[in-house]
Amino acid sequence: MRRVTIIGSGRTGRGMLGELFYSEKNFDLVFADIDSKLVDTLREQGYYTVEQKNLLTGTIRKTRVDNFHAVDVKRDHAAYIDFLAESEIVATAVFPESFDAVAADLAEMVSLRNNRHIVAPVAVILGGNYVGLKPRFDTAMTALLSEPEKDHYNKYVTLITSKANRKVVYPDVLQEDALALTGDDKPVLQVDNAFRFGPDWNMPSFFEPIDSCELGMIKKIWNENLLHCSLGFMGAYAGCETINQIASDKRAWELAKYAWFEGRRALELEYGMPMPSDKEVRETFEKFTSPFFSDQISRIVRQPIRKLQANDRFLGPAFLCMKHGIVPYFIFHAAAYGFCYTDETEPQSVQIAEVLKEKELSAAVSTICGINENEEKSRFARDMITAAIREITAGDSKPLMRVG
Ligand SMILES: NC(=O)c1ccc[n+]([C@@H]2O[C@H](COP(=O)([O-])OP(=O)(O)OC[C@H]3O[C@@H](n4cnc5c(N)ncnc54)[C@H](O)[C@@H]3O)[C@@H](O)[C@H]2O)c1
Ligand SMILES: O=P(O)(O)OC[C@@H](O)[C@@H](O)[C@H](O)[C@H](O)CO
Repeated sequence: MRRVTIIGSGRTGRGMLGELFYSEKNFDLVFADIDSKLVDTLREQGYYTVEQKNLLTGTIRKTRVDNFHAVDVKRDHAAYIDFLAESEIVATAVFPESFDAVAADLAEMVSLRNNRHIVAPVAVILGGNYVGLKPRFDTAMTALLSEPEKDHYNKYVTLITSKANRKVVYPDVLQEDALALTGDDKPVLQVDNAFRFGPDWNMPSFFEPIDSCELGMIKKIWNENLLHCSLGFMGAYAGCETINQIASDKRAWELAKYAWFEGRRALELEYGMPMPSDKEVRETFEKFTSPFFSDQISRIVRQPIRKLQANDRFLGPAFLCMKHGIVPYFIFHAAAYGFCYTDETEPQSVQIAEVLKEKELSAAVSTICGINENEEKSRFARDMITAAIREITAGDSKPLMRVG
């Protein structure tokens, strides 16, 4: 049996990666997570279900995933590193805040493989909405390796960027299966075409190797995720619970669409990615307003400070727009909504509110977005977002920010 270990067994780890590897039928599946309760439930229950929905027709396909191992990254640490060392494929599905911890575990994997003289190659499929996944993990891992371990790493371990694009959410109706997940029907995982297995290697059928998945990530995050979060921030401000509600609001949809178009125009000028056709715009709208899927605003806008950083979904495309002489007016406007609501259950939203109370508005925007005050374009971004926040909140009875 070929082994795959999935690090991060949440929505994407179970709902996309787990389901896809399970459906291959020839993988021994290991789920690893730091959430002890989740690991215990996976062990006790022994199965979970994944529903894939076509957002346009509502057609459903269900997969029951079972026969897997589950390990706690901390409690079962030795067994976890052992699973990693004996895997043909390792796949990660965690947030950037966990990248360093996961890189440290992967470095331990390299060390154990080196001690055991394991010469079978391993592919580490890196997942997460982050531009620059491979250099980020490579730097963090190599900093922890000794010279002989680096040698092993360079010979046998390949980091592969992947583009997980299935929207995976918890079902909106309570199910008998406590681990059930629902997603849209994305059956393919784009991966960097950089594998170093032999010519007879049996590539998983759902892998779609492409020449630069890092570029693919830019095209995804500065485009699809830009539109998604533009609607998400506006929805959070408007008090909506799901994306369908805010996307059905004509003004919100139009504003988000203009932000999306600004980003797409910059991607067209930089990378030749064409502007969306009328059909793409229509289908995207239909998917966001689909009655068959409840994508929670709280999920879409989770960790808002991460989403407001320089290479993420707003400022990443905004800087690319400026490079090409486009004023990213609607992108800044959409980003500004991220400052205009407070979700008490989201630590980064509470942190934004605290900074807004402590600092003068443009200084708060700089702090939250990590603006480099020495750069003219960064100062322009700060000033545009500041002005947009003022415009959005003008007349609000309870201003979030310090007045004056
Ligand atoms: N849910 C989606 O639709 C979706 C789609 C595409 C990409 N993504 C990306 O996938 C990543 C995970 O998102 P998600 O929605 O699955 O989140 P999630 O919160 O459902 O799952 C993340 C899991 O990682 C675990 N984890 C955190 N630190 C860990 C560590 N050091 N070692 C092992 N496990 C650890 C958490 O306990 C959690 O179970 C993010 O980078 C996200 O941007 C998500
Ligand atoms: O995962 P995040 O928090 O970076 O972003 C939230 C969503 O935009 C994201 O998970 C998408 O649903 C996913 O990227 C699929 O396109």
